[in-house]
Amino acid sequence: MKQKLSIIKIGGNVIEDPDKLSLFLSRFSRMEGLKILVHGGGKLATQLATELGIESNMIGGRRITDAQSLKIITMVYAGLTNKNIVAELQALECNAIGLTGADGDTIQAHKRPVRDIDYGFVGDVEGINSKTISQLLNTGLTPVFCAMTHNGHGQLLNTNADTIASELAIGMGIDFETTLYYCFEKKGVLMNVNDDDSVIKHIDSASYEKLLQDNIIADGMLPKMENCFHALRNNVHKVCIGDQKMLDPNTTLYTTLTL
Ligand SMILES: Nc1ncnc2c1ncn2[C@@H]1O[C@H](COP(=O)(O)OP(=O)(O)O)[C@@H](O)[C@H]1O
Ligand SMILES: CC(=O)N[C@@H](CCC(=O)OP(=O)(O)O)C(=O)O
Repeated sequence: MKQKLSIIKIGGNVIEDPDKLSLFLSRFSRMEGLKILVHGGGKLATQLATELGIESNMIGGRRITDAQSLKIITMVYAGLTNKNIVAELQALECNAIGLTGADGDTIQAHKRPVRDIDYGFVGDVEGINSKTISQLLNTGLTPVFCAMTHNGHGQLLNTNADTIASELAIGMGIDFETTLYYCFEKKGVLMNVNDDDSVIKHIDSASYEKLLQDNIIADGMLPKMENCFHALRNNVHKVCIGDQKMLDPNTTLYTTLTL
């Protein structure tokens, strides 16, 4: 039987708020078993870019990443955000190691080809180095990935954190039974985005189509759900969306997805 591995992606609104982040990290550190954390930090990058007089341009939830933006996101994602998270986890006695996809060649990607839009230095994931990541896990380390990959030719690439999480869950799924958790500020996928208590407890492919038709799913939830179903179609054992309480063993109010 395969060993269990949890991959948890933490959303931007949790990272932004130091109290929420601390609460999340203490929950994460208490989680039993092997685990990997993935974080973005898009909001903080946009904020810093504005302060530096650099405009941020997003299309379909993806950042158009020119050379200037790449410098900022490298400093924010791989630097400030990643290292603060790792330091807080160390204080919680979780032996975390912060990584971009370039570290240990853990996540290879290629620059997204230019079709209608040139996204700049944005990477589409090609492969996960499951052997190296397994070695880290087996030595008792907890990998903390930021939203950056590399192309193997010296170029760092900005890669959406939801996508990194689903690709990690898929890639690690060869050797482990992987569960993917998308942890954000709401209790789950909501029937009414303004009503926090309207959590849809279970979504399958058929009900997903209906939710799309009825415009219940919008904005950042659209690519998140695409990542969920992509993961389920590629042998990820379980996918859940909810707030940080979802990581507590006794919580049942969150969204579970199946094919
Ligand atoms: N049906 C829905 N249920 C929950 N959130 C939704 C829904 N439709 C749209 N959203 C929006 O999607 C956002 C989550 O996407 P995003 O901001 O990309 O997540 P993250 O915080 O993980 O980066 C929510 O903050 C919410 O505004
Ligand atoms: C290519 C691309 O758009 N990358 C994202 C990576 C950060 C991210 O995914 O952050 P959240 O999860 O907090 O949204 C960006 O730069 O905004």
